[in-house]
Amino acid sequence: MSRVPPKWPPVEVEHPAPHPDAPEQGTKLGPHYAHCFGCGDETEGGLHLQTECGHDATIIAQFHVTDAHQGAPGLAHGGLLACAFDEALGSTVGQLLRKPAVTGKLETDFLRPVPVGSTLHIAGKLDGVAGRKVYASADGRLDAPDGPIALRARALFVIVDFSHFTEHGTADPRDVHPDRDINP
Ligand SMILES: CCCCCCCCCCCCCC(=O)SCCNC(=O)CCNC(=O)[C@H](O)C(C)(C)COP(=O)(O)OP(=O)(O)OC[C@H]1O[C@@H](n2cnc3c(N)ncnc32)[C@H](O)[C@@H]1OP(=O)(O)O
Repeated sequence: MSRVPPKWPPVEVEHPAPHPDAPEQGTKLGPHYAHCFGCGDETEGGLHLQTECGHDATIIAQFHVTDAHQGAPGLAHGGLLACAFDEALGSTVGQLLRKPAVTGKLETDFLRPVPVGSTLHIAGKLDGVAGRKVYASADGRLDAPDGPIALRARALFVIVDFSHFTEHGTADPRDVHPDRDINP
């Protein structure tokens, strides 16, 4: 089976500079929402991703794989690994562009099994913007920032109005103001 991915990004893109208010390298980023399954600190059994701003406009996320994340005995569930990448890539887009966006498409290549007890080091970057479409990708390395690559992911995020979260979800419309026009 060929593992050569199709052209990425699939369309002509611009390469935007990070937003002036994007966090500086080394900044630890807390959860964007306490009940988020990916990063929230009030979700028992959630992924509890820890993110920080890396060098060269990257967002670095760490996912500690526990017994709660198993698919096969002793191995991480693939869907949860994809979820970790969704979260890390969403954070990459949101933190660097400071615009509300949702996942339109997520592709994940699983290259190595990820054992319980390991830590996945995910490095996300922006690959370009075309109108409301934002392309981002990430590598996930086992147990060290320079460890072997276990997963790769590519995603399309679509920039939305904040009303996406108030009309379709339960976000509080009072959260909408010029400094908070980002994902709830
Ligand atoms: C401090 C800062 C903190 C921030 C931290 C934040 C962290 C957040 C972390 C959270 C992480 C977790 C994140 C989550 O879990 S987000 C939750 C999971 N995602 C969703 O629920 C999204 C559901 N989908 C929708 O709501 C709509 O379909 C959207 C909004 C995506 C688009 O509907 P809309 O009617 O608005 O727009 P459109 O249909 O004209 O599309 C627009 C353009 O996009 C292109 N397109 C769309 N889909 C696809 C596709 N599949 N493949 C290829 N292309 C696609 C489309 O062709 C068009 O292109 P063009 O015609 O313009 O060329």
